[in-house]
Amino acid sequence: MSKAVERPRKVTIAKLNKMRRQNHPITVLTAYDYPTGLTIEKTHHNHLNGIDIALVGDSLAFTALGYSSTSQLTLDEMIHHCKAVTRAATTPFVVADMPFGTIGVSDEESVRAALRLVQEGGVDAVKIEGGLKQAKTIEKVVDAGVPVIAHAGLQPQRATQTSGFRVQGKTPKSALSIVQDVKAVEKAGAFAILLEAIPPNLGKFLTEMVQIPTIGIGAGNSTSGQVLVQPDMLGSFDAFKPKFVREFGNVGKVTMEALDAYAEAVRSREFPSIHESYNIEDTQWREIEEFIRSHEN
Ligand SMILES: Nc1nc(=O)c2c([nH]1)NC[C@@H]1CN(c3ccc(C(=O)N[C@@H](CCC(=O)O)C(=O)O)cc3)CN21
Ligand SMILES: CC(C)C(=O)C(=O)O
Ligand SMILES: [Mg+2]
Repeated sequence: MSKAVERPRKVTIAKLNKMRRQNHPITVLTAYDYPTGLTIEKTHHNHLNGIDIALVGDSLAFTALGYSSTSQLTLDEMIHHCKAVTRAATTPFVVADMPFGTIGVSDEESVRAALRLVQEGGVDAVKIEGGLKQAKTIEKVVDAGVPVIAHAGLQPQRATQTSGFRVQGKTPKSALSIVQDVKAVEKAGAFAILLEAIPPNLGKFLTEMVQIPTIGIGAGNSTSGQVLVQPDMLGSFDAFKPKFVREFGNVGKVTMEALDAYAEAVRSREFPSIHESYNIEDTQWREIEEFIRSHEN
């Protein structure tokens, strides 16, 4: 008897909470389009434990669109990318960054933007950079039915205000303000918290302080999970390199070698070979050529 092929089960918030409770690290990578969504989807088909969350990060401003800042990315552009990712990534939990400008004008605008990301973009949840000051907005978005991951520590959308991408929580005052941010967003109903660029001790302290999963990037190895930017860990983005990036492969090098080899093969007429061509017998070609010539003019 043949057994139906089992499709991997869609990742849920309940599963993520269970992973935190059982101390099984949660895996997160960014995805920006159909192919990068598909690589994450395929991790579920190739083995039992795939990448749990696909994050459509506003880092796509750099990695997919070539902007010089995430502040340039619009909500419409973000939705366009979410649509592509969610066509491919049907098993992981998919989260979209709320782009710069969708938080801070009014809660009504934030809720509308979050709903568009869900209804048009097809994502499961949104991520909001902020803490104490954004807690009320987070609460409104959650009340509207959209799950929220809060993002504390280094907040890249504030890079201009903070004069660059700076490690956070290195002084008692800075660490305390992150503690207060994390407490506020948990109380506001965030289902998880992303912690970026803080000392590992503080990452551990915050993880033990809350009841919800923490996802770290440059926050040490005690958080409930880890996230990296997919092109960073693939070695295919090299405009800048934060300390927390590990290259698990060098796709950038492999890609450039392939492009150079293609150009060389074309120039030397070694490509395409006979095996890459739609061949016919010489006799058949003579017949065709004779026919064409007799019908010319
Ligand atoms: N490709 C990419 N990877 C990312 O991780 C990323 C993005 N883009 N875009 C949005 C934000 C920006 N991020 C960044 C960017 C740079 C640093 C960085 O260079 N940090 C310094 C710390 C400097 C200090 O000591 O304060 C470092 O050396 O790591 C950190 C986070 C994280 N995010
Ligand atoms: C770096 C991660 C956490 C992010 O927010 C992004 O990719 O935009
Ligand atoms: Mg982001």
